Amino acid sequence: MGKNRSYLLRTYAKINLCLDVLFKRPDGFHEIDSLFQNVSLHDDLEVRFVHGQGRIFVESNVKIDGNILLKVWDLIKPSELDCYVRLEKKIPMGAGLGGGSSNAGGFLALLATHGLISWEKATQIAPLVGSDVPFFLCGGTAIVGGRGEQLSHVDPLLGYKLDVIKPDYSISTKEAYAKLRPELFGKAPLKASQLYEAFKSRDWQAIKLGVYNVFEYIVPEELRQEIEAFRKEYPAALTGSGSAYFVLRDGGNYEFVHKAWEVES
Ligand SMILES: C[C@](O)(CO)[C@H](O)COP(=O)(O)OP(=O)(O)OC[C@H]1O[C@@H](n2ccc(N)nc2=O)[C@H](O)[C@@H]1O
Ligand SMILES: Nc1ncnc2c1ncn2[C@@H]1O[C@H](COP(=O)(O)OP(=O)(O)OP(=O)(O)O)[C@@H](O)[C@H]1O
Repeated sequence: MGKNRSYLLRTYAKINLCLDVLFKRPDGFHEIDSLFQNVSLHDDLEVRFVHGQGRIFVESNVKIDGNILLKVWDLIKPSELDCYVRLEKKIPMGAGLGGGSSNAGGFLALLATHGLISWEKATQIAPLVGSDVPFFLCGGTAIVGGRGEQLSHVDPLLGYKLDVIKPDYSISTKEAYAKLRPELFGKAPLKASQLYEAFKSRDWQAIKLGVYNVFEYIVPEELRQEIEAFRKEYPAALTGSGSAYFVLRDGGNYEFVHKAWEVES
């Protein structure tokens, strides 16, 4: 890692093309079966490293208490460098789009790519920061299990466009999981691997059947009906634990992308 180096880091949002919860684990987390997909909605970070004493300074265009980047830095603590970050948030927060997880994963990948930490260390740290963070170390398209740390990266799905709609309230992921009742577990029409094959073969009927999110059973009824209305014509579902949802259709404002981050130095 060069001592005084500046980087432009772009980190992409994710959607869950399907998200099923299979059971509650002994550790209190839930076993998921999900197809993760990065999309072109993104945040931009200017990251500068200077000779220093292990401090990090983050400024952002939106107020964020307890920025996840501080959590990442605390797990690394390089004694001879200071880090300055200017964060331009465009991914709606608390929306199920993985905005914070994406910033964290991209930041870890930048640190590994530029020699401050090993990739092995980045892979060890990611799940400690958040369940979605391991996906964002590489990103693109992945079949995800476990808490979110069991990743099967697959050939990227490209050529799909979507709209992302963010109702004006956010949902706590913790509270959403706590509301899930066991009778809702394992009800997805297709497994994530089957839905992936449907996207690969552009089987629109199977895609419409398999695009699913268990959290739609516990969000406010008006939001569920809003999504159902789109689902009459397009594949549509909540992403993450919400409150954002996506509608897959030509002419959408965003598109699938094959990576979670990119860096210009
Ligand atoms: C809903 C998803 O976004 C789907 O991609 C993820 O499962 C959640 O990922 P995340 O926001 O990074 O979640 P974390 O910040 O790690 O966890 C927040 C809280 O959600 C619950 N949680 C999270 C992930 C998981 N597989 N099971 C859980 O029960 C736990 O109570 C946890 O304390
Ligand atoms: N860099 C960051 N970007 C966005 N949120 C952050 C960041 N750092 C900390 N947070 C906090 O994390 C919370 C969740 O943010 P995030 O955007 O990751 O939610 P999300 O889109 O629901 O993610 P996920 O899909 O992983 O649940 C935010 O409400 C915010 O308070």
